[in-house]
Amino acid sequence: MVPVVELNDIAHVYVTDREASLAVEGIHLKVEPGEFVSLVGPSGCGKTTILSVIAGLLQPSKGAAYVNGDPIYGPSPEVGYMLQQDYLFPWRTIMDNALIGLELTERLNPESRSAVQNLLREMGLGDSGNLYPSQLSGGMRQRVALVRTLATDPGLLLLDEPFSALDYQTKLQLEDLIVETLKERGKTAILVTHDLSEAIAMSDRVILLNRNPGRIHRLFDIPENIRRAQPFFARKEPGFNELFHEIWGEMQTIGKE
Ligand SMILES: Nc1ncnc2c1ncn2[C@@H]1O[C@H](COP(=O)(O)OP(=O)(O)OP(=O)(O)O)[C@@H](O)[C@H]1O
Repeated sequence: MVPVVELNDIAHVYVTDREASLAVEGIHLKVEPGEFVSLVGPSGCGKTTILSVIAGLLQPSKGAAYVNGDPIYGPSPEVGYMLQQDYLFPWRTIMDNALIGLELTERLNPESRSAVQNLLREMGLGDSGNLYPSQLSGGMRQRVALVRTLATDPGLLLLDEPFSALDYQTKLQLEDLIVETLKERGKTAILVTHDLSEAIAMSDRVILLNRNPGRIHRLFDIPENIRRAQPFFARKEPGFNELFHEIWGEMQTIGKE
């Protein structure tokens, strides 16, 4: 099976007027279809840099990067990107915000519009289509951002700290909703998060990066019982706390390096 993402020996140097700094180096990664993978590690270890390479927003200084077996040359409709901020347009209704990707890719038609209406309904936003973003809570807005991302039906979703601006309860609810929605549709996902418990609860695999420069420190396969549970209940599964402490312990050693 062709991996959805393949990174071969990726390195990236950011060059500014004053200096060149090596952000990541020697990154090898394969993400298989339907897999949910999280990237965790200390601030500055290169999580967003890696996502930007996969999103086609950043050309790496070294190495080869592929999505579905094709070299990445730029942003692709196969890849959806969801960020910490929802970036909804305040002057457009919820429905019109959700449709924007379809409009831009010239795929808006009665069928795709009706699919978006169904997605809004699934996300509990069926009655909100005519409202404006300012009339919605943060959690509702992030659900609209998820609908907007899914509307164009990308096979791969990149999730860059999508819950970090939300209150704890909303964040737990959205974790469950996102995992369920993506699994149902067979999507592949890469999540960047600072919340280790979230990473373990949502993922099939957690990738711990170290820094200066960012490299893959260790990969953790999440045990079956935790993977099968909804993220909220996964935290109560046998083995969850032990795994949390194991990864946490490794993170502390990285922090001291
Ligand atoms: N545009 C840029 N110009 C120069 N250096 C950059 C740029 N973007 C990132 N860096 C540097 O590259 C390294 C990796 O940054 P990156 O944002 O990918 O890390 P991160 O793990 O996502 O960080 P955080 O967890 O704080 O969001 C850091 O040292 C950062 O300062």
